[in-house]
Amino acid sequence: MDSKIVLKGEKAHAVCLPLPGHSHLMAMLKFAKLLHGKGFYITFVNTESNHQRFLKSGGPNSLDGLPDFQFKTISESLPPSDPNATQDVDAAYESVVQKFSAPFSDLLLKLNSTATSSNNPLVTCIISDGCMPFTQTVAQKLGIPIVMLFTIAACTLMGAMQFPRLREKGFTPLKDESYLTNGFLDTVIDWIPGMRNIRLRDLPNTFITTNPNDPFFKLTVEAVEIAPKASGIVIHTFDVLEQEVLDALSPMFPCVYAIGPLQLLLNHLSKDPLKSIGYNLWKEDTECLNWLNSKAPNSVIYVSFGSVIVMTPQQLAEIGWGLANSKFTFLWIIRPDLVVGESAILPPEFVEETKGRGLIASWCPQEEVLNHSSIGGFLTHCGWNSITESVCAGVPMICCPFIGDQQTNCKYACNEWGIGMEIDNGAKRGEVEKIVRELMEGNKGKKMKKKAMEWKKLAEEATGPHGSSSINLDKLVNDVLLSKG
Ligand SMILES: O=c1ccn([C@@H]2O[C@H](COP(=O)(O)OP(=O)(O)O[C@H]3O[C@H](CO)[C@@H](O)[C@H](O)[C@H]3O)[C@@H](O)[C@H]2O)c(=O)[nH]1
Repeated sequence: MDSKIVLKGEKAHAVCLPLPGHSHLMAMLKFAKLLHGKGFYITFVNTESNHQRFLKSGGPNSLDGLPDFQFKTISESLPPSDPNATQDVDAAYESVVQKFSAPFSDLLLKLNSTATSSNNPLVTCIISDGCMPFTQTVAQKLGIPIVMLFTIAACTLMGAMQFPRLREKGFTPLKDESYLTNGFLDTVIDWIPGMRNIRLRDLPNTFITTNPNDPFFKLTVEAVEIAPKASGIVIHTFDVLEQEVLDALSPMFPCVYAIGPLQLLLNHLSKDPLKSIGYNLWKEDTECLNWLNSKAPNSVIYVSFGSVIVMTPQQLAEIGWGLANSKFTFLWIIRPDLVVGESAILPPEFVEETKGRGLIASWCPQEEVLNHSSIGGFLTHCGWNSITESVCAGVPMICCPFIGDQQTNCKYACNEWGIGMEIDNGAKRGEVEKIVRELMEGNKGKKMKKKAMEWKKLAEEATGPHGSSSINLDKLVNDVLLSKG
């Protein structure tokens, strides 16, 4: 799989532009490393503040790169934000979509005009996050191929592709707030290709708004309307996981490639000269791995809500007491900014009750944690990367979705893949306790573990030398990124 595609003459040069959110950035970095493994020269474009976060977490030389892998930055012109906290992702996203077109275009022109003096090849293709439609105009101007990388599930992309139709059919904007609770969202939608038994509430929830000018709804519509004009679409998934939706998406785009799980593909690179370039904007607490070493196999539940979710103190307390009362051992990631408006402090009684069997950390090497033999289950907010990483590790989940695509991911994890059990994010401690017990020692938990191990094997097959994702990556490189037409 790491056999380099022979590039005639000069190296091909891919410029990669991720969305500034942590998980989008990490997925793009993994994808860039894969292309580098295929022999591409890479320019990876970060926002200035995320570049600084990377340097802070990895050290001043951590982004020095290699002669053929460089980092460039564009300032997002936002007020300075706390480098230890999640950036206001919505503000960063809006800023990038609205203001990056000109500086991004300038950067590409500069890369080309200084190609000889800086020793970088001319730019030959762009890899853009799928949520940044302006990059297509830039690619068109330069006359080079552009690939939109969607760091979300195919089911989410298919759901978002329906937004214009949802508007046409009057499903959005909602008439008023009562539509959030009056059963409207339970309406079953039977006309989405490749998606069965879907209720409105299972779709990516950006359309659930009463505002006819909702900026994120508009941005999503713009992104899905322009996506088919790209030279290719990459979705971070794998064929057998989402075959039906992928088959239905295929006629909507010129070329769709399911390429993932990215980490498993990277594991096949015989050497990774970019290993030192990590994937975290924040420092990881690796002590938790030593702690896990002392725990019995499958005995610990891992709890994390990703990089952007915020919750109320009540939600935090109910989850905490549910975990405590389940009597199971847990590792819980509580970011300093997880709780709205306050620091996430749990009371001394909680600390006393969970002494020796509860560890709280602010950020950890999640993929290593999920692959640790002591982890028996994952209580997750259903971010797509967390779901994918859990699939790779064969870990069954409690799915507690909050925003965006998380409800869609939850629906698929629970109903299609058989590896998740859903709980409402407003659940009380008794329900949390019950579902944790069911996951860790109940029959349903055991069945889900079996299924999770089956999906893990299929993910490994997809990323093996002859697997679908490896083949799709080679096709993308040959048919799109190196194509002259
Ligand atoms: O202590 C931790 C906690 C998390 N992670 C990593 O952080 C990422 C979290 O990503 P994800 O699970 O996708 O959640 P979010 O950060 O919330 O991602 C946002 O972006 C995703 C798409 O990329 C969407 O699917 C989510 O709904 C959206 O909230 C994963 O790679 C984790 O491995 C760590 O490394 N250490």
